[in-house]
Amino acid sequence: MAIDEDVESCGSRAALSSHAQPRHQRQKLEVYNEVLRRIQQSNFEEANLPGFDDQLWLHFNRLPARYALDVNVERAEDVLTHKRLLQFAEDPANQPAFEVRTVQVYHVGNSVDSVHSDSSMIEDAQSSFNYSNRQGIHPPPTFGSSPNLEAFALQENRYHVEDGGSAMSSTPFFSRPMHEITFSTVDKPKLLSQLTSLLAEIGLNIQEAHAFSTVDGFSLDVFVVDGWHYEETEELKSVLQKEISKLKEQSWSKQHPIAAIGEDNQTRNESFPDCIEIPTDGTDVWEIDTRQLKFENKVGSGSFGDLYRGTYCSQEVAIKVLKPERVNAEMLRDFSQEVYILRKIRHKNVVQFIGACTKPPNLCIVTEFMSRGSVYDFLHKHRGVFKLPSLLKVAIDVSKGMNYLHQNNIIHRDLKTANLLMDEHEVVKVADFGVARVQTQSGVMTAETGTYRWMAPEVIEHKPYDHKADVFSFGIVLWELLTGQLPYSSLTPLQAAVGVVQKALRPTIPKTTHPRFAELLERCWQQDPTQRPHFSDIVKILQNLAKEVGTEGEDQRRDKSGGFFSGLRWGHH
Ligand SMILES: Nc1ncnc2c1ncn2[C@@H]1O[C@H](COP(=O)(O)OP(=O)(O)OP(=O)(O)O)[C@@H](O)[C@H]1O
Repeated sequence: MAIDEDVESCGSRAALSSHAQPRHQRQKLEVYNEVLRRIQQSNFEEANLPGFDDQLWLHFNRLPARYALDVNVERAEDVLTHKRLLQFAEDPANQPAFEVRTVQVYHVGNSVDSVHSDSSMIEDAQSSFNYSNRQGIHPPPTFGSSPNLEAFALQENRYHVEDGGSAMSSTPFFSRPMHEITFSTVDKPKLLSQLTSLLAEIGLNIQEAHAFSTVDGFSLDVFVVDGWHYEETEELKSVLQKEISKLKEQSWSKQHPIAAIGEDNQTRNESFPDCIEIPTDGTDVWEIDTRQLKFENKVGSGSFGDLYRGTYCSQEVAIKVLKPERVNAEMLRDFSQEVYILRKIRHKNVVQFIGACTKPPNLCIVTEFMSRGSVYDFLHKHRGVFKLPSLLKVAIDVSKGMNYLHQNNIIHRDLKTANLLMDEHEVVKVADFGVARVQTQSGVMTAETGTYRWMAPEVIEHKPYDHKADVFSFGIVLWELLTGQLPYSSLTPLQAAVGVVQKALRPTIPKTTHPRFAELLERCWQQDPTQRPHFSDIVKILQNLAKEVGTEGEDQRRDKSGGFFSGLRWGHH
């Protein structure tokens, strides 16, 4: 039977005893047997649990073969500690799990140098390098037989040691207490550098390090350190615990950037991922169960269906129900396109999508309810008028919403005052994505949409167009806000369209208009789309103008009772 070095099961122990197995496999079995014997002899409670020997064998097999080869069998209880730590670390709340103990570290050395360099160093020159014969104050490190320790000893001292154990036995040995810290956590890139910097942070010097990864993604890292008084093990434990909690908090803040504002970036640990993975249960969070919707009054009708006021989970909502007779393959495609766009949209100046019912023929789109109705109704049904400061506030709201849509490659294509809605706080938001489309990469869009009076010439002419078509429409909206009139009111929509395309017809700007506002209108409705400004520029121009004409701060406006439309009834609901 072929046995994988690190994953063979408990049942493989018999097979391993065969001499046909590789040497390190046999050694692993020998170490396991010796550790088990010592644990049983020492009467450790765990050893009496049923199946303990199998679990211990599993422990050896979770770890690479060198773990068994390096571990000091005289320190069988350390193997139990490793097993316990690995188990403890399975709960993320305990990561990293750690253990600290004092160890007696032996090394060859110049007695004068050594004693003088550290007063805690205890000369032990009489003892041999065999741990069992030595009467050190503390037990040796778990991986005391490691070649690293010997190399460390050789490097530290000027004695020339010719040949391993025999030469060393005649060499003076010195010992001193240090701490052994063992960590266990989920294995991840840069974990070692994270742990070593944690140890350095609290002033410890690493004298030895042993790192192991388990086959199931955990780590076991053992450090022998100095730099902390050997009698103060409990203090070291609590400082380590504090440092670990600090690291965890920083990791949490990094994953929750809002909480991280104001933190010193340099104290963050580099090894955390750039972006956390959000778990998904595979359901579409925006799918609304129709049974949860309560319909109230009908607010209006559009070309694709009726709009109702209603509630969804006690929240006031607008429910656009698509007419079943209008549901066909093309309409379903448009509908899914609309949901595709809406679900990603989140901006204060864009009507908030809440969810959709997508089970034909019951198709509906649920959005926040805009209690104060449309700007169109305000101007043309209620004969409302905007003074310049409030006009600028509405214009800034709309241009911010449009800027957001364009930043997300969305062209509205039907921007007009009927699609600008106001909520109870007098915030104006862009609505009705019934015909909005994600811009194709080529930028070519051919479908005829919108209403002629607000439509850019290139759209009327069925030419390819881009986001600048919305800027043209916005220019017409600004004029409408300024004058309170319907654009080209003396013309039919078709006559207006012909005039716009063939005669570069534009609404007449009143002579009394603020010159910079008039200039903005003209730039927005330029025949050549490339000459029209971007919404990001429009926002700035309008904000500067608002400052100049002494517009109240936006927040003040929200708080004012009656708002800036006082004296006029706003809304139709
Ligand atoms: N979220 C909303 N909250 C409140 N009223 C809304 C909301 N959305 C639309 N309305 C109002 O409901 C009515 C119908 O709107 P709808 O978007 O269905 O059609 P339309 O925009 O008038 O026409 P079309 O869809 O053909 O362009 C309009 O009076 C509009 O102002």
